[in-house]
Amino acid sequence: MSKIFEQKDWQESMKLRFDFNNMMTAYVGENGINESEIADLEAQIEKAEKAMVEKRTNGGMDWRELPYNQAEVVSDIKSYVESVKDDFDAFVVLGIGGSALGPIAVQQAINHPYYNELSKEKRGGYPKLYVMDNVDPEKLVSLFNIIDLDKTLFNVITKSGSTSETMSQFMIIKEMLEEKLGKEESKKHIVCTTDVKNGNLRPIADTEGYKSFVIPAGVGGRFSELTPVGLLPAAMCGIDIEELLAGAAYMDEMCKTDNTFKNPASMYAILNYISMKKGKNISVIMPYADSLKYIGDWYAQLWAESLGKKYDNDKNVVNSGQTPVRALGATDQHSQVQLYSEGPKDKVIVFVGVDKYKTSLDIPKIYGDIPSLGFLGGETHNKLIKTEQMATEYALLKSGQTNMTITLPEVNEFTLGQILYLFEVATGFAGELLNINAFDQPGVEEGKNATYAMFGRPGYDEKKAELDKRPAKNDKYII
Ligand SMILES: O=P(O)(O)OC[C@H]1O[C@](O)(CO)[C@@H](O)[C@@H]1O
Repeated sequence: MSKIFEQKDWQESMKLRFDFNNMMTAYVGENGINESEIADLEAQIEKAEKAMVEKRTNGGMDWRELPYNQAEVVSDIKSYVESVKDDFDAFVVLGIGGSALGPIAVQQAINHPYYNELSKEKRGGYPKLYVMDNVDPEKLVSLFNIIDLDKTLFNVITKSGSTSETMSQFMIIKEMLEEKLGKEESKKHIVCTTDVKNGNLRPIADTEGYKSFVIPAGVGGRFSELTPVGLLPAAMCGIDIEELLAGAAYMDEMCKTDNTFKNPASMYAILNYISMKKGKNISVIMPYADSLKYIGDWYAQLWAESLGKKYDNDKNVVNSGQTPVRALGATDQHSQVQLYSEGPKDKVIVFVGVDKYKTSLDIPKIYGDIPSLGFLGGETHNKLIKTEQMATEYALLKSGQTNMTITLPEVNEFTLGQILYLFEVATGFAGELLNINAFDQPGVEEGKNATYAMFGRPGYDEKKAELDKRPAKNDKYII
C-alpha cells in the first residue's frame, strides 16, 4: 500500500490555488490590470521564459533541481537525525537571512505552535528548536539561561561560511562547549551546514572533525531552504522532508507550462511586474493562519533581496524592487487594513488562505439575547477567520486596492513545498522581466565592509580611511 501522499488523487486535492481576479480591471476597476496589458508583454514574457529554461539548463538556477537530486542528502540527514535525536533536548540553529528564515517558517508552519513547550514525548522524541539569527547579546545570553549545553546540538549554517553574525555566535559557543565538555565531547554538539569549499566554516569543520552538510555551490542563501539549510532543522523537528520536496516537485510541474494563464509563478511575476511599472512598489503578504506567519518573513528576504537592484543587466540605473510588508490576518485587520483600504494605491496585497485548518473550534451558543454577540454563537473560529478573509478581500476590492489570493487546501509539508517553490520561481521570473540579476545582493556589501573597517578587520584600512573622512554629525540635528 503506497503512502497517502504518493497517491495522485491526494496530491491533486492538495494543489495550491492562485486567484488573481482582484488584480484585474474587470473586478478592481481602474487600478487593475487589463488582459491586453499582459498580451502586450508577450515578447518580454517569451524572453523571460527562454532565459529561465536556459539558466536551468546551464546551471544558473541549481535550486530548481533540489526537488529531484537529493536522495542521498535526504538519507544522510535522516540517519544523522535518528542517530542523535535521543541525545539532545535542544537543537539550536546559528544562522541569519536565508540560513535562518526558512527553518523558522517551515517549523512554525508544520509543528504545534507551542512545540518547544511540549514534553519530548509529545514532540515525537525530537529536540526543541531555537533559531539564533541576531547578535543582540541579550538574546544569546538569555538562551544560555534556558538550555543545558550537555543536551544541546548547535547547527552552524552559513552559505558563504564567513558571515560575522553567525561565525561570532559559533566562536562563543565553541569555546563554551569546550570549556564545559572538553574538546572531544564538544565535537558531537556541533554540526555545520556550509559550502563544499568556500568560506571559513568548511575548513574549520573539516579540521575540527564536525559532522557537516553541504549547501550546493549554485544555490544562493535565500533559495536554499530546500537544501540541508532547511532540511536538517526540519527533519530534526520530525518534519517529513521528502514530502516537502515532493510538494516542490509538484509545483515545478505546474510552473513548466508556457501557457501564462495556467502558470502560477509566471502569472504572479507578471502581475507584480506590471504593478511595479505603475508605481505599486509595496508587496504585502498577509496569511490568514498563524502557522504561515513566518512564511512572510522568508518571502520578504526572497522578494526584497532578489528584486531590489540599482542596475539592470545592461548597467542602466533602475532602482527596481517592491518593498515587502508582512501582515497577519485577522490580527492586522485591526492595525494595517485601514491604510490598505484608504491609503495610497501603491500596493499589491497577497492573501494566503487555508481551506482546512488543523483543528476546529466551536464558539458556544450563549448570549443569544444580545444580537451583536449572539450571531457568533454556534459558529466556529474556522468559519470566522475564513469569513474575515473574504470580507477583507471584498473591502479592498471595493476600495480599488489590487489583491490576490493563494490558497493552501491544508498546511502540510506537501502544500508548504509548493508555496516555497512557487515564490522562488516567481522571483526568478520577475527578475527576468525586470532584466536584473535576481541572484546577487551587491547592496549589502557596503554595510558589511563598513562593519569590517570599523571593527578593525585586516585588509580594510582603505575603507576605514574613507569612513574616517565622512562628515561629523551636526549637533543641531540631534535632540
Ligand atoms: O548564509 P550566509 O552566507 O551566512 O548569508 C546569510 C545572509 O546574508 C546575505 O548574504 C546578505 O547579507 C543573504 O543573502 C544571506 O542569506
